[in-house]
Amino acid sequence: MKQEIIIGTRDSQLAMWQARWVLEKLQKLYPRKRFFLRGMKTRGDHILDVALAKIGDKGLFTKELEVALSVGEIDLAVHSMKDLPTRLPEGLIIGAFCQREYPGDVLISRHGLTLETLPPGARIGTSSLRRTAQILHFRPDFNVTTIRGNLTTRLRKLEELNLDAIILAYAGIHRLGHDARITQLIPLDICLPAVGQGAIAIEIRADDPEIQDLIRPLDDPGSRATITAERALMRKLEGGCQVPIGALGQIQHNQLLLEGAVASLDGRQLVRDRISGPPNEAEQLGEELAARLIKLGAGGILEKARQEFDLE
Ligand SMILES: NCc1[nH]cc(CCC(=O)O)c1CC(=O)O
Repeated sequence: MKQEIIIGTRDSQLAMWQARWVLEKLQKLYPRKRFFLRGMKTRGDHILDVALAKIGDKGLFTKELEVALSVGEIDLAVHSMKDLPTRLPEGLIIGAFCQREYPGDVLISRHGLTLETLPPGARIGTSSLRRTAQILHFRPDFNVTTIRGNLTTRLRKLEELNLDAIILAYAGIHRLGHDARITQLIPLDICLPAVGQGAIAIEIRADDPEIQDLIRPLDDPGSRATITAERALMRKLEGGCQVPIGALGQIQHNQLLLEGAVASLDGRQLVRDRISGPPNEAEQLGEELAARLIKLGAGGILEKARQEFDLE
C-alpha cells in the first residue's frame, strides 16, 4: 500500500484551495498516510490576454496535469469539474465527483444594482460566451466586455476597467471568501450554469484501484448523477468552453431533473428545455435532452456560434 500520495492541481488560488480541501479530507480519513500538494501551470495559465472562446482548446486547464497523472508523477489530479473536457484522455477517469457547491453564477456590481435595476447600456464583464448569451437574452441593452484572468484579477478589473458589474461562479467567490462582494445570486431561470460548475473533480488513472478505493468516500452520488447527465448533454452537443451552453441537473424527489439551454452569442435566439427520469439513467437523459434541444434549433445556433469565432 502506498504511504505517500501526491495530489496535483493548477497553481491558481482557487485550484489550490480546492486541492487543499481534498487533501484535508483525505488526511482525516487516512491519518497514517502522507499527502503532498503539487501545483502546476497549464497552458490556460500562460495565455492570459486572449478570450477563452478564441483559444477554444479542449483541456486548456487540465492537460499538463493529465500528462503528469498518466506517467505517475502525481497520483490524483484535482480540477474544477467545469474545466474538465467531456472526453477524457485514454486511461483516465473521474474517480470522484465531490459534493457540489451552489452551482449558479453571481453578479458583483459596483453600486449594489441587480440585473433588473442596472441602467440601460450598463457595462458588464465576463469571460464566458454562455453568460454573455443568456444575460443578453435577458437584457439586450447591456454592453458585455470580455475579462480574463483568475478570480482576484477579475474582481480588480471591475474597478480598473470602470465596469458596472461582473459575473462569476458563486463557488469560486465563496471558496475564496469573497461572499461579501456578491450583489445578486443570478436566478437559474435567467442563466443556467456551465456543465459541472460548482463541483470539484478528482481525476485518477483507470488502472489504479488503490487510489480509486482511497477517494471513494469523497464521491457524492447525487453530484455524480447530475453532472454525468450534464456532461452527456454537452458531449452530444459537442460543446466546449467555446460555445454558449448552460445545463443544470438536480435531484428532486429521487428523480433527476435536467435543464439545458443553448443561446446565440447576441442572446437573440435561446432554446431551453428540461427532462426528468431516474438518476441511474443520467447518461441517457443527457443525450435525450441534447436531441430535444437540437430539434428546437440548437444545432443551427451552435453552428453559427462556431463560425463567428472562426471568422474573427
Ligand atoms: N472558468 C474558471 C473557473 N473554473 C471554476 C470556477 C469556479 C468554481 C467552480 O465552478 O467550481 C471558475 C471561475 C468562474 O467561472 O467564475
